[in-house]
Amino acid sequence: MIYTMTLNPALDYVMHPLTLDMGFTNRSSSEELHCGGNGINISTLLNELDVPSIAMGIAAGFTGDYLLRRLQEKGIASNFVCLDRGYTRINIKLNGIVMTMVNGMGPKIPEKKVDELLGRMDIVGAGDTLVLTGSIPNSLPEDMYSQVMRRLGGRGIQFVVDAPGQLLMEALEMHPFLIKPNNHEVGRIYGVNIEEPEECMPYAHKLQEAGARNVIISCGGHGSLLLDENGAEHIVPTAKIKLVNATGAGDSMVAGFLAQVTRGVDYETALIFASACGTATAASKGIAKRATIDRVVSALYKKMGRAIPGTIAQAMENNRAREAAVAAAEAADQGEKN
Ligand SMILES: O=P(O)(O)OC[C@@]1(O)O[C@H](CO)[C@@H](O)[C@@H]1O
Repeated sequence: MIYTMTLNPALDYVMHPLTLDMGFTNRSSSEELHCGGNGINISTLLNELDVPSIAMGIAAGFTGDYLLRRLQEKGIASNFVCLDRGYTRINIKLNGIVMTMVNGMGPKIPEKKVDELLGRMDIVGAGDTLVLTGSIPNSLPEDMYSQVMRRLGGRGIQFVVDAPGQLLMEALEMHPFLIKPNNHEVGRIYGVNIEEPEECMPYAHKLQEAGARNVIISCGGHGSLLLDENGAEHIVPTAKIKLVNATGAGDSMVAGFLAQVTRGVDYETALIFASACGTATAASKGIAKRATIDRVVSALYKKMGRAIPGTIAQAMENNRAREAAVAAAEAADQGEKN
């Protein structure tokens, strides 16, 4: 089972402002509300790919209630500790000419609730994957991820860590199965300015030497790289799309990679699929739907001049057939109503 942990989930309120003039009232042309927080985004995409996961974390107040209800409605299993005070944050994403984000701080989390969550995490066991990702609310210790990993270490759990700076570096000594920083985060860690996957590869080696087993570094529109645990280097370009909203694109990459690796697919194919998932989310309102992912997978393989591998092509075919059956059933239903 894949478990995702979101200590500071959010409702992502995406606005499309027509202007962004500081000190004035600006108007938005449309708005959307999505369940967010990195782990929740990963569970959402896994669910879209029919890969079961359990989303764990801490929720609070009316926004937390809404978030948990939406997860349930989508069929995403969850196991959240609920706080008696405060509310799950609402993160503002201003999707104008330049994307601007204002992320909330999140509720204050009392120690007994942290202990309750740690206790619940004991369900994670041998053969499971635990994804630790996203910011840590101020009221939690900075080494929270390492604490969790030390507590659960030695049980045969695969850890995935997607966290910035010190949080990531501290986690490396526990030899996470996968880390996925982006080029900017890696640049900040090593004090360099790196854009292209080729420029990032030496730093992937450093991160692997420091303890990570598989290292993915995403480089936005420049593509992404994987230095796998066998020492093989893989670089994948990005399919061209019209950018809609990049929120959750990195999380979608993690989900896509895990979905394929869980099914026993080789690392290079998993990276290509991961890249397609990230790009598909960047081309979507919210986390990508399967049909968009499939379109991007086709475009990416075409760009790379390669044939889509059999297992992925078969899954795409099954999905097309399923969607056609749903559309036919809906049309028949509509016909009966008329
Ligand atoms: O404030 P954090 O925890 O660093 O980031 C939270 C967040 O920006 O990340 C997700 C996208 O990765 C969004 O769903 C969410 O709003």
